[in-house]
Amino acid sequence: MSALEIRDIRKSYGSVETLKGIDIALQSGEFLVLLGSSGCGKSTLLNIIAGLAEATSGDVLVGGRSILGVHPKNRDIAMVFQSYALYPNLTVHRNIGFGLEMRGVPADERDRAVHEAAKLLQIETLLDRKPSQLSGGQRQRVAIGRALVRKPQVFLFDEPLSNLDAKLRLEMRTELKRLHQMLQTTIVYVTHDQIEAMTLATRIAVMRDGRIEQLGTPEEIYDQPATLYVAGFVGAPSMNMLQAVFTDGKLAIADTDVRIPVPARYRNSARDGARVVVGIRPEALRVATGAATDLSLPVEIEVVELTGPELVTTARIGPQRLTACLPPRTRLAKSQTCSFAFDETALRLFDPATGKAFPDQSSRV
Ligand SMILES: Nc1ncnc2c1ncn2[C@@H]1O[C@H](COP(=O)(O)OP(=O)(O)OP(=O)(O)O)[C@@H](O)[C@H]1O
Repeated sequence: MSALEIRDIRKSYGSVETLKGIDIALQSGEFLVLLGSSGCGKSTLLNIIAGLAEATSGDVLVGGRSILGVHPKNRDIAMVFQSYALYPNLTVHRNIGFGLEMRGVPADERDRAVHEAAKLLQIETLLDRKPSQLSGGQRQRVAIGRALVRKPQVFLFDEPLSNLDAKLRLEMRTELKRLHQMLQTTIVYVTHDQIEAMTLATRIAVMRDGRIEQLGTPEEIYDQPATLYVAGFVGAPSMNMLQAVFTDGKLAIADTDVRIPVPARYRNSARDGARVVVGIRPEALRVATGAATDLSLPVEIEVVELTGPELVTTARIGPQRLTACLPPRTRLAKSQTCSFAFDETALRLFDPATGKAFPDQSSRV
């Protein structure tokens, strides 16, 4: 039985359909990240699970039981908001224990639960302070503590790190991962930050315009993007996408004389004359040393940027651009010509007409 099941959830505001049929089933202990750009419906879906918004149709089940008719307080779900939503005039101790206090949990039991959560979150020394005497990261820990003490079946997080500065965000990300590994709770987490999604999730649902574009493990989403949208959204710098045409069993890169072989696993998709988008991740490119081969692309270097761990290099192939993430000591200068080599397995082919990845036949061979 799924810990959380979302069945064909739809939501309309007036005549506008914001969620267009969402289906997800989560096993206990999964960390699902809802990833997508602003306005795609992530928060709406989270709010429906929490009971803060009503679905137009569909169902949500926790532990096999429908919860849509259940009051938010009784759903056995705890939500952590971006804004923390702490009570300013209560101490950290009372903020964390507030939900238990409201449910009439005796003071000594409450106290034990609060200390246990505070210890996990390393905020035991802050229990007598008020929220105004805390940093952003500490406030976020209190908000998480308040959710933890309720020991819910499902945790919901709505962009919990977006108010923190970059360094703290990284720290809290690691902290959340540690907590999840330790407690093995079921989590649904909303973000538009793809690094957060890649590092935290056991599965990612990439959302677009009220639909799930792809649902998969971080590795699947990164290595086998189902659509051009997912390929472009996940990864920074994003996947290179070269316009090309299937020509005599080759990929003819548009507006150049360059032809590269169609990888064997895509041969069944190659219809002579059809347009194709060739996807290749920047880190899959390297500067070719010997003579050019049919697994390399002749380029002219345009911009070279040293980020520290890598040299991010933008180059031109005909009128199109390619980005390569190269080792930092690579010697390259503007206007230099060279070849970027790659392995055949690094190529991903997409149909520009549908935006979908061509089927990869390697698994059927
Ligand atoms: N109460 C409402 N009335 C009308 N439209 C709404 C309401 N709430 C949300 N919407 C619309 O529904 C769409 C999805 O909103 P939602 O907040 O779920 O997106 P999101 O993916 O969480 O975006 P963000 O990352 O900006 O929070 C948006 O177009 C939004 O304008």
